[in-house]
Amino acid sequence: SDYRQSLQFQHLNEEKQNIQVEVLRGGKRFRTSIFDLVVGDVVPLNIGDQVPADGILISGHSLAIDESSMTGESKTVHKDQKAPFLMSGCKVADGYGSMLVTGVGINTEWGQLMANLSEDNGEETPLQVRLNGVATFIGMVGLSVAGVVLGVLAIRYFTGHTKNPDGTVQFRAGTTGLKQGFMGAIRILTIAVTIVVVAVPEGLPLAVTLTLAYSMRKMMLDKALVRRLSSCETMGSATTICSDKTGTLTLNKMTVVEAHFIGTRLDPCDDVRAISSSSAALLIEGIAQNTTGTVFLPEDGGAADVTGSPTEKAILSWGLKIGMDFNDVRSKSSVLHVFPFNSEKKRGGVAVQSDTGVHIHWKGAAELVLSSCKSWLSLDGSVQPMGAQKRNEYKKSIEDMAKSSLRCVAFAYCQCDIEKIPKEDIADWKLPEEDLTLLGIVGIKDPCRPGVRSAVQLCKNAGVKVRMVTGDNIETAKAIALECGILDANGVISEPFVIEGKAFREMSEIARGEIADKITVMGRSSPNDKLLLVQALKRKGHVVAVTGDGTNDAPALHEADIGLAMGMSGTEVAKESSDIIILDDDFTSVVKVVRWGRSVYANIQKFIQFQLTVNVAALVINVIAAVSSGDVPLNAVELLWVNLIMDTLGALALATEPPTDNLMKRQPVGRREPLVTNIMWRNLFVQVEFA
Ligand SMILES: Nc1ncnc2c1ncn2[C@@H]1O[C@H](COP(=O)(O)OP(=O)(O)OP(=O)(O)O)[C@@H](O)[C@H]1O
Ligand SMILES: [Ca+2]
Repeated sequence: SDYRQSLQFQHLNEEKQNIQVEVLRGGKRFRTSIFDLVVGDVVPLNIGDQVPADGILISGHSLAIDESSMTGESKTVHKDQKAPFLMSGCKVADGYGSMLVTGVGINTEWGQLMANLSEDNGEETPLQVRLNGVATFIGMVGLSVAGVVLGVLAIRYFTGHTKNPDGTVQFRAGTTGLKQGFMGAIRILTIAVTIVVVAVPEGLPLAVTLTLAYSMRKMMLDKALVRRLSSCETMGSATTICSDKTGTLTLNKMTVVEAHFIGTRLDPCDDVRAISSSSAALLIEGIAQNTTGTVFLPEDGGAADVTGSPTEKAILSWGLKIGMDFNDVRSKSSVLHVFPFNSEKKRGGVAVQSDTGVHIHWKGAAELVLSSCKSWLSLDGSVQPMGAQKRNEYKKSIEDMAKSSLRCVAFAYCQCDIEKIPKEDIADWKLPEEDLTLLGIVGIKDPCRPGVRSAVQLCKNAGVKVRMVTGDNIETAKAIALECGILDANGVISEPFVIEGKAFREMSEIARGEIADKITVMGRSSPNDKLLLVQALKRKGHVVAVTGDGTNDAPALHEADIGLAMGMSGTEVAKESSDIIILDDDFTSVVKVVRWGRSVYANIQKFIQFQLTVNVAALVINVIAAVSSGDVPLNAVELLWVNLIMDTLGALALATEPPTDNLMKRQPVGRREPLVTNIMWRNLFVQVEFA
């Protein structure tokens, strides 16, 4: 079974490394496994990706690579035309770009490194460590009991207190021959050994390994890939799950459904006839240039192929609907500098130069971009100052969209004097981000996953609290939380139950600890806020599970007791920081993992109880028999047989017991409950009496 297990591990490892990437090969764009990359492929790189092969950077902006896996140095390295070499296995920390593959497989730096290394999977889980403790303890007890029995028997034998069946005394000092005496001593020793054999629970480690391996395989069928074996059992004692919103609770399939532009609401959202052509051109320039996605038009006609993050895809598709010609727009102006979108600032910007001068385009979280706007573009194409009334109007429309669970993204721009642009060191140029002119706001719909509501309910029944921690607008978060049952419409939906990341961040550590328990929804959180919440919850004694997909979730995933990353939408960085990968990205699968975790824990407890009962009973019987009659009912070999059959078959039977629905009606075990509970000890002794 060890062999099969290691085969399984290998299989899982392959699965783990089998990353899908997008490639451009022979003028065609498609997705493929990183094992199928060949030299000459062009691969786009985005924040959070893993560099899939060795290669050279062809184009890119603000690209920073974390080469710690290769060089061991944790500083990120900037890549540009001067330093274009990329090494396989490193992570993209910031920016974006595309690379030309120059080496794959064993011919990469990483491949050579791996060829010299072999992975070690022989880690022991905390449960195994604890069990080893239990097993050693029982072994010691058995050994000392055996020692006592040995002593008692030996004294009785050598002092002539034992008799043969015919009534003659077995040992008489001086008369009994040396050989006979020796045989007698051997017999006594055998009895002692038998007792030790009975006492040691040989099946325990086997049972645990079996249970974990079996559950791991079964969890695979339930779309959960276990990266760290111990997380199976930890998940069983989870008391709270902090989930991100986008992609886990929602489908991550986004479409623009509302648009407010140039002071009016477009109805339908892609009808731009009312907008002057110069304003529309400005907007389209922003959409086409300020993006990490691409629009790919197949040569043989057909539908345009849009790539990028779901948000980018939604915006680009909408751009196409309002008449954007992606390649044409991009060829009309050149990009001077980029500030890539990140989850900390929640906006991304770009400086472009064209015949009409230099424009800085910004796009990001609506209310944040709005607050740095001083003016707005009106219907006739003139720039109007943003009065209090207009600002409130925009605020209101953001709020309305957010309340109907839409994600809001605002577009703004400003002109920039060409003299103000640094000629040298353009890479260090900080794009102007205040005094912007608002172009408009789009509302993006991302529907709730079907089945999430019942999965959340299942967690509630199981005593596991689900919290939502998202980078999105607080109103959007609230609306989605209500939709999937995380928030109760009749309950309290105000602070501190619903809180903004900023408010939480600014509290003292003690205050954070006090309200952490209450927080159900946290909106506009930065990656660090997620981390702070997990830390606060852990300090409160919670066993915290975190789900996430983005690079912004990585710190929290790492800090959590169990980190669950999303397999499809998740970035490599998130997966690397996780313990379990949810292959189908569905929250329902997360709940299944909880169920499996509990079943592992319960099965092991059952097995311990069974094993201890058998051992204690056998021990007591043997000791009594040995001391009273000088012999044991079963000899060592017979006992070993009984032990073997009971232990292995028992282990097998209990280890493979499937989870029951009852498991999800109990309260979680949490951190402090002992493995062998008092009830178990009670059961144990009552059962021993009957044996
Ligand atoms: N590509 C983008 N360009 C500009 N703004 C964006 C982009 N993607 C998201 N946003 C804005 O940033 C906000 C979300 O930021 P963030 O990446 O921190 O959250 P998320 O990971 O998408 O959400 P969650 O934490 O729920 O998974 C969105 O509300 C949106 O307004
Ligand atoms: Ca996310």
